[in-house]
Amino acid sequence: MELAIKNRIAPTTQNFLTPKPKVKSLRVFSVKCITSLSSSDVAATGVADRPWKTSDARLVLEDGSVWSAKSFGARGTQVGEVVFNTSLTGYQEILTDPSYAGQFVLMTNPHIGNTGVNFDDEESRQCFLAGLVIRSLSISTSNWRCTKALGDYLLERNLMGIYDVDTRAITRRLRQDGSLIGVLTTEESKTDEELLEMSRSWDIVGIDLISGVTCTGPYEWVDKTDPEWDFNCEGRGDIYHVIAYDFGIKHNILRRLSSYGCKITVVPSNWPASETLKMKPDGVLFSNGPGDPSAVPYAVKTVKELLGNVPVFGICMGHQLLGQALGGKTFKMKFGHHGGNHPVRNLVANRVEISAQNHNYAVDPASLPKGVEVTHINLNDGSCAGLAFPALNVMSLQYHPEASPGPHDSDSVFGEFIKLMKEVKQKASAEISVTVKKRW
Ligand SMILES: NC(=O)CC[C@H](N)C(=O)O
Repeated sequence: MELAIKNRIAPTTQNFLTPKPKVKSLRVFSVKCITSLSSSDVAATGVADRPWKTSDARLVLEDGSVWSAKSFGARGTQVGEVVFNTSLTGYQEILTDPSYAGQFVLMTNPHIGNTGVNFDDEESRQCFLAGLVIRSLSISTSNWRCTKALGDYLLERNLMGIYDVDTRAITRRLRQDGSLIGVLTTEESKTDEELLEMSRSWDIVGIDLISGVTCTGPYEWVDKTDPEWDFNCEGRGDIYHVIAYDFGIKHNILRRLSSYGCKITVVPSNWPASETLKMKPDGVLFSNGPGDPSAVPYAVKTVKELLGNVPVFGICMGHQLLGQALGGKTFKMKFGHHGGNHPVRNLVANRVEISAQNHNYAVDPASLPKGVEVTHINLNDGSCAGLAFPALNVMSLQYHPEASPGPHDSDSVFGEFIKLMKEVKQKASAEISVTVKKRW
């Protein structure tokens, strides 16, 4: 099965903090594997035929390194940006997070696949990422929720995966040199040089990836967090209508809002602000989403048009769009933040929260106008992790309070959004009653 090479565009280094090294020669890294008992390449699942499967895939990075690997899932050739994720668990939620569109996710946890996949952990309708890179694929699956092996799941979704790769070495390279574009292939006919050329003539910067993952039309969302697993249940009661812009929204954002008492209408990324205002929502959520936030001016325009008219909450891509709408700039980080163990200082509550993160871009706080407050700081690198502009009822986080996967330390921010909507609503009805009294 051949996978199409997506978005072949001229390379650009826009937004890179450090120039990417361009190494002319190819270097081949192969992992020692037990030699083949049968040279025929059997099932692509990578489970049934282990440990006798031999290397049948290559990952070629744009820095000229070639990594020999074993494939599981779909076969073919795929290009993407390689990012490493430090989460210990939750690979299914990571695979279904639409913010990974166009990227290969390399898991630093060496053992993946042991819990299989299940019905509950889907974070969107599809897998949008380019592929999965892991060190070791579990030879068995064991979990009470498991319905399928990881390899079968990838195959079903036409998604490439490789294992028996030195993920530590690649991670060190990404940390040192910054994110790298790579090409993954199972096709023997393609030479290393061809794949290198392919990786160097593709880039993820400047491309609107949101339009490929957003929903096609508005819909109502009703699912809540399973009551057996729910937490932070205090003080819920009033119903607030929230319009959620789907820039690649994760289901758990919707579940958490719903559990906190919101009636939710999800709208596509190009939904006009005027239509949103006609629906008279109590609040608007701008979701997470893939790619370069400066490549979607239409979304920034929508955010701008809504500012000041309704309380708004931005998560990740939503935070970056808000940053731009407020007059700030976003930039590409060296290798981003991807994982469930990022310490964040919440400057409002004066506490440290361990958070789930997945982003390659960030808002430059120095570019923001007066009145915009930095409310959260990533303690690993001091980057901006949250904003507020009280004058316009704006709040945002650069990371994922809904977790899935990840810690729940920041879940209470959904309660803060409810509080903001409540305050604005009460103020508005107090103003109306004053006006009515005056008229009488
Ligand atoms: N999770 C997200 O919303 C990611 C935001 C943006 N695409 C980035 O990589 O920075």
